[in-house]
Amino acid sequence: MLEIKNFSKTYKGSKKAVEDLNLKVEAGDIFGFIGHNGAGKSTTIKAIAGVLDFEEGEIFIDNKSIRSQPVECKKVMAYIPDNPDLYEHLTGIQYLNFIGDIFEVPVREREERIKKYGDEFEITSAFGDAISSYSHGMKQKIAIISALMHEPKLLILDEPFVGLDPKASILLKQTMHELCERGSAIFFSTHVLDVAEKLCNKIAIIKGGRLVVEGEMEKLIGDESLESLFMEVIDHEK
Ligand SMILES: Nc1ncnc2c1ncn2[C@@H]1O[C@H](COP(=O)(O)OP(=O)(O)OP(=O)(O)O)[C@@H](O)[C@H]1O
Repeated sequence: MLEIKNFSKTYKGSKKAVEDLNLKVEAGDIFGFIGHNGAGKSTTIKAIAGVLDFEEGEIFIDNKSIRSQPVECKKVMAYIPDNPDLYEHLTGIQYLNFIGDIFEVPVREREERIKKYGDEFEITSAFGDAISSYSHGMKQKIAIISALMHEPKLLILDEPFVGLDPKASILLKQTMHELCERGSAIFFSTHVLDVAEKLCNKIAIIKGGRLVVEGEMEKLIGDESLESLFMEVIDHEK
């Protein structure tokens, strides 16, 4: 569903932010992308989402290149940045319908999903209010619902649990599981190792722009915890 081949990114006037990164995310995977501050997670995620240009390597989504077929790729994926930038002057429901129009989601499906997720995330009662009046967490919930409107084959999330209240976090995890059970794939970055350990079947650890560990969670951690694996990797790589 997602294949990254020899991806590197250098920002103008800086050293390489990501170097020669390779990884694959299959349908049904919940793939956690872990690393310290400045490791290169957001850079990679933005390149996958098609919002950051890059010169080296290739990124394929559903076997299509994000560089040469960005529209085809964007039709089948959704991206939730760490700080969603929504159209603040719209109400929640106007925004969701706008996204539904862009992705050409049939009205019945759209209404069903808006009702289901709006009720689950307890934001239906605020749908009529302008997004500018929402709290950070409420904006995140609208961003999550908008990402689920077209049932993406690939969902990309950057630090999705930051700012969500405990109930919304639990719901998001359930929703991620449900989406994967229906055959989608999820790739997300996080600093919260406990969440990644419970939620992900696969992980990758990135350090200083280079992938240092990648694979199936069970095989990688064995009887240990993800936290101890992470500390081992970080210490070893010093
Ligand atoms: N727009 C930019 N211009 C120049 N350098 C950048 C830019 N964005 C990121 N970088 C640099 O690229 C490297 C990787 O940053 P990135 O934001 O991808 O890390 P991250 O793993 O997402 O970090 P965090 O966990 O803090 O969000 C860092 O050295 C950062 O300073």
